[in-house]
Amino acid sequence: MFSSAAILGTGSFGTALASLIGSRISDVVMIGRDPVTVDSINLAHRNPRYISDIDLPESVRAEIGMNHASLHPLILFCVPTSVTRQAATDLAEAGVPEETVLVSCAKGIERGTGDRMSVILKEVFPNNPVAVLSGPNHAEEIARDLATCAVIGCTNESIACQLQEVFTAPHFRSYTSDDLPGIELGGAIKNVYAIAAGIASGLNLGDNAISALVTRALAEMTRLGVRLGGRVETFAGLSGVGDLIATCFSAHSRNHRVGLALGQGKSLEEAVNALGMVAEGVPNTLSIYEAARDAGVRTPIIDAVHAILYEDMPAAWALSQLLNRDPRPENE
Ligand SMILES: NC(=O)C1=CN([C@@H]2O[C@H](COP(=O)(O)OP(=O)(O)OC[C@H]3O[C@@H](n4cnc5c(N)ncnc54)[C@H](OP(=O)(O)O)[C@@H]3O)[C@@H](O)[C@H]2O)C=CC1
Ligand SMILES: O=C(CO)COP(=O)(O)O
Repeated sequence: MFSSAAILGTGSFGTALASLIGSRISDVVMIGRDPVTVDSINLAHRNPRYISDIDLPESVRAEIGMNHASLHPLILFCVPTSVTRQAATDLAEAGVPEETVLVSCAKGIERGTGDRMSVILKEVFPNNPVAVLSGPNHAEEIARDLATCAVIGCTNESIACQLQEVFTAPHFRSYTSDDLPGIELGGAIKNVYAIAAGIASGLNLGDNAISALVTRALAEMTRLGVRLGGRVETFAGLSGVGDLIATCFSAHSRNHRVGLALGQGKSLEEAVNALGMVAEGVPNTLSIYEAARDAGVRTPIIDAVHAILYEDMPAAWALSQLLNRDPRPENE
């Protein structure tokens, strides 16, 4: 078991994971950038901005600055995917031993490179073990000890088992896998479909329509994810269909909430501003659309969300066009 851990990010997921692992690890430091948040975590054991009504374990404290993270044997990345590369670079400058285990908990791929977060971490820390955590894991529920499962991706079996011990609690069961591409791509791509499902809800398209959309989204996610390097069975697992269901049907999902607001006629800017938290599907619609084009994969649902968010296409029109394409067999 790890003697201590650092969590980069004092947002929703960092707070939920601090609460989870803080009961198993006696020293957990959250690295933030807001002095008020850091003081509150240290003095009141509460995060005033994210999931503010839960008490964090006594083992959890907070600091500002990567130098406070660099010497812990386990470091979790819980910042948005758009800043993961910068956070990793800052951390590397602080000096990290080669045996430190780095775990990406963020869901998305980088715009421009199409890199998954574990690829970025390996680029910056070529000699360190790198793992990923994903699944149907709404922060608000984990922090309240509501039951769920997750999958840990790691190619080193012994480290995967150590991480499985860390991410185990009476309400939290974790599995292991060595398919990092499949795990990360499922978690990234589902964000776009959660926006689509939210839009369909906002437009009152009905339960049949949303179920059909999510089912076809799974087919599309699997087609794209396999082309980008994931294994087909991973998309049928916790980080694929599991997370897809969690985000497409839950009021907790920030991506779903952005979609809902769009379906109800709000602009993207209004929807994002009202949320006040990261909705990875917004930047990831761009990065995943680009990755799909580069790979030459047919992705009508991602294309529709891209058209709504970035090409000014009316939401109702874009979704209705999904029904009016050429007929095809279901399993093509
Ligand atoms: N929330 C959830 O249920 C889950 C989230 N995730 C993933 O975790 C990642 C983080 O999401 P989440 O915690 O929910 O997001 P939040 O919006 O709740 O928090 C984001 C955190 O990142 C920090 N941050 C934002 N921008 C920067 C920056 N430029 N430099 C440094 N720090 C920054 C924020 O700091 P500040 O507060 O100071 O703005 C905050 O601590 C995402 O990839 C998400 O997909 C994965 C599973 C579940
Ligand atoms: O990934 C998540 C749950 O597993 C969180 O989804 P949102 O980012 O849409 O809130």
